[in-house]
Amino acid sequence: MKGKAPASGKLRGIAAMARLALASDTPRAVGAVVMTLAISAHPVVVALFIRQLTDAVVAGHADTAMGWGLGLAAAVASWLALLWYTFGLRTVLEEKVRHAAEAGIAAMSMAPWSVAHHEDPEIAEELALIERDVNRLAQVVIFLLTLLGALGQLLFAVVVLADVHPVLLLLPAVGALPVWAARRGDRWRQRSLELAAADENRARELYAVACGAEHAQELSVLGAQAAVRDRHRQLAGAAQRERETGAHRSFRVQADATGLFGAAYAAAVAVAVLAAVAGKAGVGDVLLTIALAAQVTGQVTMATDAVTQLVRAKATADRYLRIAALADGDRTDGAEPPETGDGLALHDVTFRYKDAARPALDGVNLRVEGGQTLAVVGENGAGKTTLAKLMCRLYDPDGGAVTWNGAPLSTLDPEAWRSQVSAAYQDFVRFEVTAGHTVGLGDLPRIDDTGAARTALRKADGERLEDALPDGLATPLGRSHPEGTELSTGQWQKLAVARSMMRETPRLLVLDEPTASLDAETEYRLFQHYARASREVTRDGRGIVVIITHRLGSVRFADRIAVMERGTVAETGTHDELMAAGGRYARLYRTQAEAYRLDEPQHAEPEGER
Ligand SMILES: Nc1ncnc2c1ncn2[C@@H]1O[C@H](COP(=O)(O)OP(=O)(O)OP(=O)(O)O)[C@@H](O)[C@H]1O
Repeated sequence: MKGKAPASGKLRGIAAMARLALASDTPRAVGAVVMTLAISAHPVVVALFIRQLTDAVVAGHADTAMGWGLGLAAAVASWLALLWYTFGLRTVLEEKVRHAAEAGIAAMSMAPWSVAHHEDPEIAEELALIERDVNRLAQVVIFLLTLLGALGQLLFAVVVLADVHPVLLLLPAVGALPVWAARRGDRWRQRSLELAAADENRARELYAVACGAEHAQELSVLGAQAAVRDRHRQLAGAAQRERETGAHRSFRVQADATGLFGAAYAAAVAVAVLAAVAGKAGVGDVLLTIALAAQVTGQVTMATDAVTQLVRAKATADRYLRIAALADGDRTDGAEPPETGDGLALHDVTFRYKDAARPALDGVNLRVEGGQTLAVVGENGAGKTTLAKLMCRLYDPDGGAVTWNGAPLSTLDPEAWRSQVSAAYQDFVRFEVTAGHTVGLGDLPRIDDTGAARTALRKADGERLEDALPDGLATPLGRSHPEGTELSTGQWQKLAVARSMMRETPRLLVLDEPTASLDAETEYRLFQHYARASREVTRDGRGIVVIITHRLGSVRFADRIAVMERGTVAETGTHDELMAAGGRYARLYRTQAEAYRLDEPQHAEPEGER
């Protein structure tokens, strides 16, 4: 992800959620819309039945009245059933949208071809917020359906009322008054609470001082009780008056607005009665007006509540769209990695982490031919891991290029490139699945291949680990499983290394400080395995192995050694060349030799290994 995308259009986020609902379950989404509209017609249908029933009773048509009565009962019964069906439908739909949104967020989070977005505070915050508010995304669909239902009810009611008398069309406008007043009143009340908060807090503190036994002695010596009491009374009174003012204003505006709606309601009924008296409407119309007009303000409330909720959810929906746009922006259809060429090369590569004071890599030039093993050594913070991450294309360089057989990594199909890379990083992940799957994840198509996992474990010097697990490779690992077995850091690291050994012939195998948590004996054996693994990967003259380590004695077998210093490559060569040059490598090697006795046989290159 390259940076923050522009804010989306007004309703694009909401529309995207509606599309997500349609895509995640089209029949249910369409069904929910149809049923919501059917339910919204219900109050009008009931009112119409009541009108017909009343008119039939007034006209003395008992049979017709009976028919309308039965129709009314059927309408109510079907409405109740429909309500439950719709409720069930909405619940399932909401659940599906939540899953689709979660899957979308996870995919967006992983989609970019670099991991830089996780280190961009703005994008990381967007991702964190959207993960937290994912429920709100699913609720957008429910709010939309609620709004549709409320507007449908309102529309049906107004059309029928207008048929009684056109002036009744004004009723929704008056019905909106109590809704407006409730919101306005709420704002005033909130405002008064905020204004009163400072006085109230101070009054509370003084109350604690006045009542606290620990203060009593000092207050009486100072003779300050009366002053504290008066000040408390003053502040509490001021806060109380502020709250009262807000509450009064709030109640008054709501009472006025509700009174106005009451008057409008009475006027609407009077209009219907007058029309009936004038013979332009029936008694049924009067009852219909009484039933429908009273509901108008409730429908307006429902609609405005749904709009309020949608406005709140809009921020999350917009965020979802922004992240999706960023992930899409990074998607590239690249070429397949070339099979032959000059291997892996860095051309004047510069890279700086976001907001870092200095570049982690500064003009790095390096080339490793197919079939070679490169060891990268250097002090902490020299840029070794960063170099490895750029080789795997977890980041793109800010300047220069990383090429594979002549093609810049940025032009390759990222998935095709990643499928040819295996890596074990310092900051390895503890995948809490079964031990077999933890290893098998290194080559997804063979995740269930226990034989392959066992071979990979052997390459990582981990055969004994399998025996130590209660169910061998089938043992669930970690605390997230009720029956999970917890491992030591070193054991987890062995599994991570084994994971990197799952692919049999990766084009690039990166082993970054893979022994940090291992004991000395295991480390020694592991490096022997690395020597073997290196030969397997590089045997056909195409694969490349990059080993990053602080243990210089362990990588003497490497074809090339690069010594990094403050983001640059200070020296390169074979062990012998670098020792002969007597530079930084030679000094480091000698220092370590003294500390670790590197030249002793057990740390030398394994017999007959090369
Ligand atoms: N994610 C990051 N965000 C910002 N700066 C980083 C990040 N990772 C590394 N750096 C900085 O980049 C520089 C190079 O770090 P890098 O991890 O590549 O060094 P290293 O040689 O692998 O060190 P070590 O031997 O300690 O693992 C350091 O100054 C480090 O502080």
